[in-house]
Amino acid sequence: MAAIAVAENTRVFLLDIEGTTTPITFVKDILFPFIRENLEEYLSAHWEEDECKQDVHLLKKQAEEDLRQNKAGPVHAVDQTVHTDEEKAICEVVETVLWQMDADRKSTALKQLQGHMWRAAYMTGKIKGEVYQDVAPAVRRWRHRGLKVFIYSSGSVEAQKLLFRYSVQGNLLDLFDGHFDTNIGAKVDSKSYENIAERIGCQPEEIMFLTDITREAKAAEDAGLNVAVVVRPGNMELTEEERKHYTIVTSFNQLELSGNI
Ligand SMILES: CSCCC(=O)C(=O)COP(=O)(O)O
Ligand SMILES: [Mg+2]
Repeated sequence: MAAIAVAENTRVFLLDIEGTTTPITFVKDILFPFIRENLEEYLSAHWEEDECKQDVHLLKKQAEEDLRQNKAGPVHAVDQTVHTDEEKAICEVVETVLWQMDADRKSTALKQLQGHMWRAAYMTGKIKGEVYQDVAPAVRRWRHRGLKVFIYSSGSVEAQKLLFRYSVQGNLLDLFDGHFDTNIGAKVDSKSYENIAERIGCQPEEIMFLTDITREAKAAEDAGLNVAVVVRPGNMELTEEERKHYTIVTSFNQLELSGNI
């Protein structure tokens, strides 16, 4: 495993979750199926609560925006078993959510609802967040050397915190100085990385961003951040060109801080 020198001016690590700190299989095989299996029951049980009303409101706004932008949306199949207006409304929300999930949309509306649904599952121990073994020791080393470490994921900040708070390795929340989600902007938009640098109070080139997705790496690079693409088992294959262009890491242990940091 070759060591990779981190730029001397680095003050901050910014970490993606899915495919970087956490196996993609945890998200695809545990978190997302949980939503699909419990969606209708969850909406029926929480429909009258303010939090659920806000989630539904955001999802409706997103669906209207998609319509304005001519994006395909769910085709409403008439479910013959539903009778009341509430049942019909729930049916429509279920369709919207499942359609967004099929397309792996990273909309703030979808991610907010998912975070709320996972809360009880984490708190009751039904789900435990998976984190690669090399992550916590490396982050502790970096922080010991005075660097700050932030998370930037499409998952809502609440969902991020649940994953690390209720992880298989115990409560890892204290590893991080803060969290960003799509409220700061989409991960494929370079402006989001400028916003993050501004919010943290550092220059873009003082941030090292680690992600498995090259579109995100490119957006961060365009904003002036240093980036490395993380290759973990099951991550998307990189092209020859991407392999040549990006610094590749398979473990956080490869990242070596210079003596000057
Ligand atoms: C951290 S919550 C679950 C993951 C999730 O919903 C997601 O979209 C992951 O996106 P990432 O930006 O971490 O690749
Ligand atoms: Mg990712």
